[in-house]
Amino acid sequence: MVLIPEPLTAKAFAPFGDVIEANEAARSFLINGGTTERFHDLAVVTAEAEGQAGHEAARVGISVFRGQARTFPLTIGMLERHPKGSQAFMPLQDQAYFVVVAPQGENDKPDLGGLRLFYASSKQGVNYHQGTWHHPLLALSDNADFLVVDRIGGGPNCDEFFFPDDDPITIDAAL
Ligand SMILES: NC(=O)N[C@@H](O)C(=O)O
Ligand code: NI
Repeated sequence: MVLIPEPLTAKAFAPFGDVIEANEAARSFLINGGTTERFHDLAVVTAEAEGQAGHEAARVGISVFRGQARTFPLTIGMLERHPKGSQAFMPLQDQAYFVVVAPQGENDKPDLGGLRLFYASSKQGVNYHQGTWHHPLLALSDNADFLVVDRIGGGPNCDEFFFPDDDPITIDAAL
């Protein structure tokens, strides 16, 4: 199956999470004596508080992911989800990237028939809601830095699902 990229919009991505974008659709207001515009409450960050013994207490943290460009055509073989918290990615440079998500299917697995490939511009971040099936970062340029906000500590928080070999899922080109 070849995935066809679609533009990332808040409406299309709503079943999976939030689009973080300072645009006219966002609620914004002036602060700091009119010197700053606040694009308010663009994404919902969640992190379950309870952790597992032997792990640092669960909390929300900020990291930077430095991705390297994927090569195409690209065959993807898995999806993951974070059952205990959301995960947000915001480009820190002028780089577009791909986002792959899928709805929850039966038997606690992703519904591969509902796979979606989004083309995210350098002005758009994504926030995967808690438990959303997604592919790990798909950078389209080398040394692509992303600010990441997600749950830190508290024990394991990443379920993986590997695709059956009989139906390769590919992305043909980086556009
Ligand atoms: N493993 C890790 O922290 N990264 C993934 O969660 C990802 O979505 O890129
Ligand atoms: Ni992830």
